[in-house]
Order: sequence, then structure tokens, then C-alpha cells
Amino acid sequence: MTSPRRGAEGRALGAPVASSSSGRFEFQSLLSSRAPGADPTCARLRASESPVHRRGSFPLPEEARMDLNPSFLGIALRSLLAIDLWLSKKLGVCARERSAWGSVRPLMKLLEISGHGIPFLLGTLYCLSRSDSWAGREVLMNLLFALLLDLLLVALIKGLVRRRRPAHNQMDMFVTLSVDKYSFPSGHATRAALVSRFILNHLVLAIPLRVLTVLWAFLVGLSRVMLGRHNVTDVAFGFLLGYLQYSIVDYCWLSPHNAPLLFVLWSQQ
Ligand SMILES: CC(C)=CCC/C(C)=C/CC/C(C)=C/COP(=O)(O)O
Repeated sequence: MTSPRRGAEGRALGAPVASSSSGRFEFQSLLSSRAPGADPTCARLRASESPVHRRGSFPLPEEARMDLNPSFLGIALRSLLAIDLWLSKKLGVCARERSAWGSVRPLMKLLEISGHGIPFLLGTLYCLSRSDSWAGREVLMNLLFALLLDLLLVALIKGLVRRRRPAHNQMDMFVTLSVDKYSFPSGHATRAALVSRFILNHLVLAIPLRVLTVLWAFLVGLSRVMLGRHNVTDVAFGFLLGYLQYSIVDYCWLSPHNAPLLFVLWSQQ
């Protein structure tokens, strides 16, 4: 009877191993990390040359074969992730007081506060309480809805993805929620993109102010990476999400026609 060759732990070499964290088969890591000096190409060769494979008594499961021949998408994603980590570390020049650009850290923290959820929520509520026109109230009510939607979606995605903040980040942020220990996506970037799109669409501004609005959003995003709070992909996805959130708000635009109760209740406050 043929018996597969056994490794140090008495496990059949080339046999699928369930990873403790994900439960996925890890052929590639088994072949490349257990054998000294191995590389993925050799690992592929060894797999096809191994007695187990040759005798055909232990067919490789489909998923394992996919691991041995990583798809183009897999390689592209892993490369993107490596570039992301490398670039984010390079750009994190204000992560500490003693970092290369540590002296501009206070300015970056000012940008951080300018994109924080609390000033926006309190500011919108204050303006709503002072607004005496229906048109103004409608815009502010939708801004409030947009800010709450943003908090909800970001918390949901952060809780699902659970990507840790970069190791060089110093966790000294002004008022955070529990999910804010995670970094994907950047809540500041989503808010900056959402609010700036909102402002550009609902406030009639002179061109220089419109440019300043976009510049502010960009700087808020950049400051997240420079402070070491986020990786570049957290911010890029944050901008995209914030942009899309505005489209949702615009699509579901609340007005006295489709949400009369909301407006009546607010006007009775
Ligand atoms: C109504 C309510 C739940 C308000 C909470 C406002 C609040 C504490 C928002 C957190 C804002 C924040 C620190 C987001 C994190 O931004 P990242 O860019 O670091 O993801």
C-alpha cells in the first residue's frame, strides 16, 4: 500500500493543511516555507514531482491547485498591497514628533480636527436650529442625513474588514469610536469627499472657494497618511466611498414632499 511521505510533524507532505486563522488550505506556504531555500516556482515543480502527486493516490483539491498557481488578480492584489505598505510608510513623515517632518505635525492635527465627525455634526445641528427658511432646513437636514450615513457605513466596513492601523501610527486621536482602531476605510477621507461634494452642489461659491474646498478635502486625505493614521489605499477607498455616498444622498434627497413628518417635527422644536 502506498503511503504519502511524512514531514517533521508527521503530516503528509503535499497534503492540505487548514490554516488556524482562515481555515483555507495552504499548500503553497507548506511547500515554500518548510523546504529551505524554496521558491514558488520550485514549489510548483516539487508538487508535480512528489511521489504523492506522481502515483496519483492523493489528488490535489481544486483550491490547493489555485494556490500553487496564483491567479493574475491574486498577484496584482498582493503587489498593490506591498506597494501600499511601502508608500504609506515612506509618506508617514509626521507620524511622530521626532519623525522627519515632525514639526508640521500640529498643522496635520489641525487638518485632522477640521475633518472630524463631531464639529460637522454639531455645526450642522446648530445651523439647523438657527435656520428660518424651508430651503435652508432641507439642505441641512440632508447634510445631517449624509453625515450619519457616513458614520454608519464607515463603522460597518471597518468592523467587517478589521484592517489594523499602520504600525508607525501613534494612537492619539481626538474622540474616537471603538471601530476607529481599524483603518479601512479612512473616515476622514469619506467625510472630506462627501462634504466637499455636498458643498459644491448646494452652496453657490465663487471659483476660488470651490478650489479651496477641493484642496481641503485632498489635504485632509494626505494628512491621514502623513500622520501615519492610514495606508494610502484606506484614503483612496475613503475618497471613493465618500463620493458614492453623496450620490446615495442625492438619490434619496429628503424634502417636505417625501418626508413631511421629519420637517414638521423639526419645525415644531
Ligand atoms: C452620533 C455619533 C455616533 C457621533 C460620533 C462622532 C465621532 C466620534 C466620530 C469619529 C470620527 C473619527 C475619529 C473617525 C476616524 O477617522 P479615520 O480617518 O481615522 O478613519
